[in-house]
Amino acid sequence: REDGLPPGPPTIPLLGNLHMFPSEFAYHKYVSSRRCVCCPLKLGPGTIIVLSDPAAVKELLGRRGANTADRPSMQVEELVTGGLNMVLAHYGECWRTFRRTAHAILTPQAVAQHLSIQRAEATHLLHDILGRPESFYTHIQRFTYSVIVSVLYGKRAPRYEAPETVAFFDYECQYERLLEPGAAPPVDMFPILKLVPERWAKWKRNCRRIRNLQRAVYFGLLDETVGRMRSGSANGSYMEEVLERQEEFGMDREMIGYLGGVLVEAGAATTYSYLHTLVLCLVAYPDAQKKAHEEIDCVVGEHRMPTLDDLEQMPFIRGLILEVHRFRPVVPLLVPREALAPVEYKGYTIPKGATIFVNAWIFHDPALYDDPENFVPDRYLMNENGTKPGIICPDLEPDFIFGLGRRSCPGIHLAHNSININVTYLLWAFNFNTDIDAAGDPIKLDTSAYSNGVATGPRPFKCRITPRSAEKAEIIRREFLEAADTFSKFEFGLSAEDKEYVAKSRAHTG
Ligand code: HEM
Repeated sequence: REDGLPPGPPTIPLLGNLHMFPSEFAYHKYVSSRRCVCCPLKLGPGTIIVLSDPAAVKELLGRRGANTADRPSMQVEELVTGGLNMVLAHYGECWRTFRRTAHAILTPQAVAQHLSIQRAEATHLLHDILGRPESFYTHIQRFTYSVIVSVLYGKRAPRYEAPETVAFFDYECQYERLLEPGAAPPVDMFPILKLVPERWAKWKRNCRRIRNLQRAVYFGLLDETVGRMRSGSANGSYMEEVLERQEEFGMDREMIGYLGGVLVEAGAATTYSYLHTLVLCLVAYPDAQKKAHEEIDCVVGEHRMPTLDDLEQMPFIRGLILEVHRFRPVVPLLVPREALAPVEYKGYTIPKGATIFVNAWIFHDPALYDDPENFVPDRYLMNENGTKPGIICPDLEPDFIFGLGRRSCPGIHLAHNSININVTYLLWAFNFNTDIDAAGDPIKLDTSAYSNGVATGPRPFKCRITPRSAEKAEIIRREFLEAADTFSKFEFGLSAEDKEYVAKSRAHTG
């Protein structure tokens, strides 16, 4: 271990602490190291720092962010995207170009223009759940994908089963698995492993396969947009603007394809994982659901759907939104950083090249939160950060889970809007209950059954979702028909099956 680091766990030759680093859910383990400011580990020849102290995170990623804005090299990622994934790209000119260009659609002002799409798609989600509640899991996925492809490519996804939507979720699922710890040998720690020829390295063949699937989706969407522009039917989508101004932005076709595709991935997967967790918590914690229902009934009532302004008067539901983030953060170790230069902090020196993880599982630290393993939205009514009485932790802001500094999440405003709209719509519309098995017994949910990637979400689960009243069901049908006006701009180039599906769902509802 390098000089200047605080003491860490004892190492063994060659492997360092690799033998003791959990291959699953590493964030659970390091929550207890909060008081250690930064916990250093040796993984092979590399140094890993796990930050579990909010003040250290704010200082090192925020104020001193210029030296912690890189991402570690990931061979798997390199083989799949050629280094063109903005989320994982090294801190350099290419990343800057991506970030600058993405900024244009993700500012609070730009995001306000996408609200009508988000509302219409959230209404579609309610309608989908009304029709086939047992498929809520994929309905939610369709929602997040459709919002982001509408914004970026001006083309929506009216049903999950459409071949291009299925193609997206199919490769995305395989790609996530490929990035899970243990899916490939530790090539980044032991670079000699990179030399193993592809015919003996299954992981390399997987990278190539997923690269091809991913490129088919990314460039399929892009080519369709180009075709639409050429035929004079541009509809003002963001990618059209990027294509028109590509010289000014400094982007070539390859970069444009990856910019759009990566934004679709980053935007869809995180938001649907959050919404899946929301449903899981509502089912698993009926008392919290009951309080939320009482509040929304009081503010919104029976005869109209909620608006974003209603949230101002719903402190419990605002707390519930934060509690979902705290209880099961979507990106529990954020996205790893790499130190670009030695960084001094409180007498220690984090060496250049060290990988830095931020442990968002500090939201489960019993020193900070009462009863952290339970879902308790009320904690935010007593204190805006939800911490226990007497604990003031100004560095632990609720948006902590979106990262900090130069690499913080640029999609935060879009995400907040999707989350706020859906939480209020879903609570207003439905009751969420445990499902019953063949013997008539309630199926108990496991609130810890989560996937194990950079971003995590609940594994598919069953529950029973029913409309809260016949009047609400009727309002949903009516609003769904009215949303057709908003959708019409984005319903181009649909396959014959999609067109038929859209026509049927509207005729049936009407
Ligand atoms: C619940 C929703 C979301 C959560 C919890 C989330 C969380 C995060 C986190 C933790 C990071 C890494 C931050 C860091 O290193 O400091 C990140 C990066 C990123 N997110 Fe999000 N995100 C969400 C939604 C979105 C959406 C909707 C989009 C796009 C439309 C998006 C696009 C990105 C991109 C492009 C990056 C990489 C930024 C960079 O490296 O420069 N995210 N996100």
